[in-house]
Amino acid sequence: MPRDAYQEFVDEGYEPGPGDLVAVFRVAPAEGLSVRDAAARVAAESSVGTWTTLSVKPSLYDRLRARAYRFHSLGDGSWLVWIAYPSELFEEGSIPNLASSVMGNVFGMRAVEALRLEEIRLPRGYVASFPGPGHGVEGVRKILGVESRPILATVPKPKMGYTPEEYGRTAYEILAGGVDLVKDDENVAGQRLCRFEARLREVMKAVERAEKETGERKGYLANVTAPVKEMERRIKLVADYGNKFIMIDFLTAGWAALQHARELAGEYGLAIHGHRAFHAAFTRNPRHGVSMFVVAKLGRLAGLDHLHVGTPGVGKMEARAGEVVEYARVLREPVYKPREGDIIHMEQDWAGLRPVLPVSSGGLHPGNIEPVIRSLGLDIIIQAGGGVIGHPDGPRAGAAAMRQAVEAAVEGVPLEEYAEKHRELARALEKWGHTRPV
Ligand SMILES: O=C(COP(=O)(O)O)[C@H](O)[C@H](O)COP(=O)(O)O
Ligand SMILES: [Mg+2]
Repeated sequence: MPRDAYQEFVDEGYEPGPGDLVAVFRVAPAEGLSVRDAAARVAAESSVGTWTTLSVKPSLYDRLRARAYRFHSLGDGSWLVWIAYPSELFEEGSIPNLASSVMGNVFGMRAVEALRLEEIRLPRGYVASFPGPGHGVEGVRKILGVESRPILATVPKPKMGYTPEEYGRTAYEILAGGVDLVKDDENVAGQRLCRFEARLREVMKAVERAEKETGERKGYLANVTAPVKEMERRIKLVADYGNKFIMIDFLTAGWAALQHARELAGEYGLAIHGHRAFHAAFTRNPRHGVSMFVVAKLGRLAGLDHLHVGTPGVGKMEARAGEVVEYARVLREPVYKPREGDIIHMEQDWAGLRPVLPVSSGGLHPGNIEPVIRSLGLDIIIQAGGGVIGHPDGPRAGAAAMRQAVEAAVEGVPLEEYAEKHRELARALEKWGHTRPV
C-alpha cells in the first residue's frame, strides 16, 4: 500500500471551525502501523479517500477531505484521535448518511486492530437540519399532566404469554395502581397469539377506565416496530385509537425507519419512545464499536421524545454510572458542556432542538430507584417491569409501591419511614430490600 495515498488526511496543525463535524475515535492501530498511519486511513475511508492514489481529482476533493488533527495516547496501545469533517460531506437531515460515513466501513478496516467512535460534535447548522423531538420533556409532561416528578412506566412481564385480553387486564391494574404508562416489551410486536390491533384495543380500554377512575392521564407505549409499511399502519392505528405515544426499537428497525416514524408522529401528534435493544452489540466493548453517547446524540437529532439510557449504579443491565449521567445531560441540555477534565466529550449546541426524556430501566424496583433519581434528576422516565408485576400482592400493589417510592424520593423522606405508612411500599421492600444511595 503506498503511504502517500493517505498523508494528506493527517494535518496536526489543523484547527476545526464551527462548520466542521468533529469525531473522536479510539484507535488501536494494526500491528506494524503507527497511529497516524491508521488514523489517516480511517479519515480517508470515512470522507473522500480510497486505498490508493488516483489519477483523477474532482474539483471538490480538497474541500471535502477529512483531517486527523489531534492524537492522545491512552497508554495501552490505543489512542484518542480527533478527525474533522467538513459538514458538506453529509446530507442534511439524514442519519443513515451520517452513519454510513463516520460509522460505516471504518470498523472493518485492516488498518485498525480495534476502533471505537466515542463522540461526534455536530455543527449547529447541521443540527438545525433535523427535527428533533416533537414533544420533548415539557410536551410529554403536558400530555400526561405530570408536572415535576419522574414519569412511571411498566412493561407487563413475563415478556410474552398474555392474550390481548389478559394483557389489557394487567395494563389496567398497572395504571389504576398509579403508573402513568404501560409499555410493550421490545420483542412484543404483532405475533399471532397477541396481534397488534387486538392488544391496542384492550390496552386502550384499560387506559380509558383507569383515567376515569383515577382522574389522571394515562398512556400506552405501543411498540410499532415492524417492516416499514406495517409500521406505518400501526402508527396510524395508535393515533386512531386516541393514544399519544408510540414505541420503536430504533436500532433493530434502523435509523431510516425511525426518521420515517418521526415524520408520521409529527403528522399525528404522537410522542416517540426509543427502545435501544441491540445497542450493547456495539456500545459495550470499550475498545471497539460506537459509544452510547453517540447513539443518544443521534436519537435526539432524529426526534425521539424518550430514550433508554440505563440505570446508574443499580439494576440488571451493565452500565457505568458516570456515563449514564452524561447521556442524560446530552439528551436534555440546550447546550451540552463537558465536565472539567473530560477530554472526550465536546460542547454541543442543540440549535433549539427540544430535550429528550432519558428512560432508566432494567432491574428497577421500589427499593432501588432513589439513587436513580438522585443521579439523573426528576426529568426522567422510570420503567420497572419485574419490579412492579413481581410485587408479592400483584401488579396493582406493585404500581402503588413504585409511585410511593417516587413520592418518598421526591419529598426527601427516607424510604423506610415512608413505608411505615404505605403498606404496598413496605411489602415491596420486604421482597426486594432497599439499595441505599452510594
Ligand atoms: O425489559 C426491560 C426492563 O424490564 P425490567 O423492568 O423487568 O427489568 C427493558 O427492555 C430493559 O430495561 C432494556 O434495557 P435498557 O433500558 O438498558 O436499554
Ligand atoms: Mg425489555
